[in-house]
Amino acid sequence: MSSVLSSEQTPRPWTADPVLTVEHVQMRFGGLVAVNDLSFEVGRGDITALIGPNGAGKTTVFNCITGFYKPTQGMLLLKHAAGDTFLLERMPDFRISAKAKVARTFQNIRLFSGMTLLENLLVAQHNRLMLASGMTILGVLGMPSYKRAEKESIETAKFWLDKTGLTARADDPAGDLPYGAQRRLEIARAMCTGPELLCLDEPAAGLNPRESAELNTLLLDIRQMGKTSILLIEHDMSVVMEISDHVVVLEYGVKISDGTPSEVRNDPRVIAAYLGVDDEEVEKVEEQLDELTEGATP
Ligand SMILES: Nc1ncnc2c1ncn2[C@@H]1O[C@H](COP(=O)(O)OP(=O)(O)OP(=O)(O)O)[C@@H](O)[C@H]1O
Repeated sequence: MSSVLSSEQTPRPWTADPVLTVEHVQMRFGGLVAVNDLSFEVGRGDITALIGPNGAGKTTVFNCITGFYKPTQGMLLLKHAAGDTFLLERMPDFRISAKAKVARTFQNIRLFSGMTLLENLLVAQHNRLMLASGMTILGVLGMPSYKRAEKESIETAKFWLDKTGLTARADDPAGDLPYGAQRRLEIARAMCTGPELLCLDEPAAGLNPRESAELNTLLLDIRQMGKTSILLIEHDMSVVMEISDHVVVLEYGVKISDGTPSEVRNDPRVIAAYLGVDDEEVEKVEEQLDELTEGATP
């Protein structure tokens, strides 16, 4: 399954224990069907990439998963490792992040640019702190559970600052960071909420090759920790092909391919979609691919 697994390891299919099951999801905006009858699984612990040409419906899928949109039809089932299940299409967005533990980042960076890096990571843990306070000012002032939660929040923030290589900048305003570091901080902020599923919308957009490589290392690190599954939208194929276990391809709101990176890379439908050729030409692309493959055979 995985491009990052060695050939001796037996890959576990993403259908074996999915963290997210998307079933027959449709999202309509008036007369426009942005996503149509979409079904796929996100394997637990995997990095799953959702790719496709501009306007294919990728962000709409993310918005349905995170509760920003309610799908017109279909089911989005999230299952925690501990067994709790959540029907995301029935939940308001704040419960999807707080209870179902789905975190996301956006195409455009949304940090608190005037706050320090540490403050950004502490604000992300506000829910945990408020719960520990019993939602009262007295709790904030005196309850031992609040003090404990506050200490844990700082430890978590320090852990993610370290993982993202940002410890030295902890007290600087987030807006002063270079672009690639801001992207990593956004991921650190999402990770501070302890997500079961992390949805990343074009995390490599605007990154230079070095920053892109740092991002790959960070995402593989998160994968290695084994607690958070990642679903990412990405146009940068070097990121997608290098780190994904599983790739789902959309075109005009419809799934056209679903498989390992190498399966998807060689799928004529995907090539056609990216090259912008018509459906009739898919066969031609397929033939050309066959010829190429035969030519390459020793
Ligand atoms: N709120 C909305 N109202 C009306 N149409 C919308 C809305 N959101 C998205 N769409 C339309 O749905 C289609 C899919 O858009 P979406 O942003 O999901 O695509 P995408 O694959 O994420 O594209 P990109 O790679 O350019 O970000 C587009 O035709 C878009 O114009």
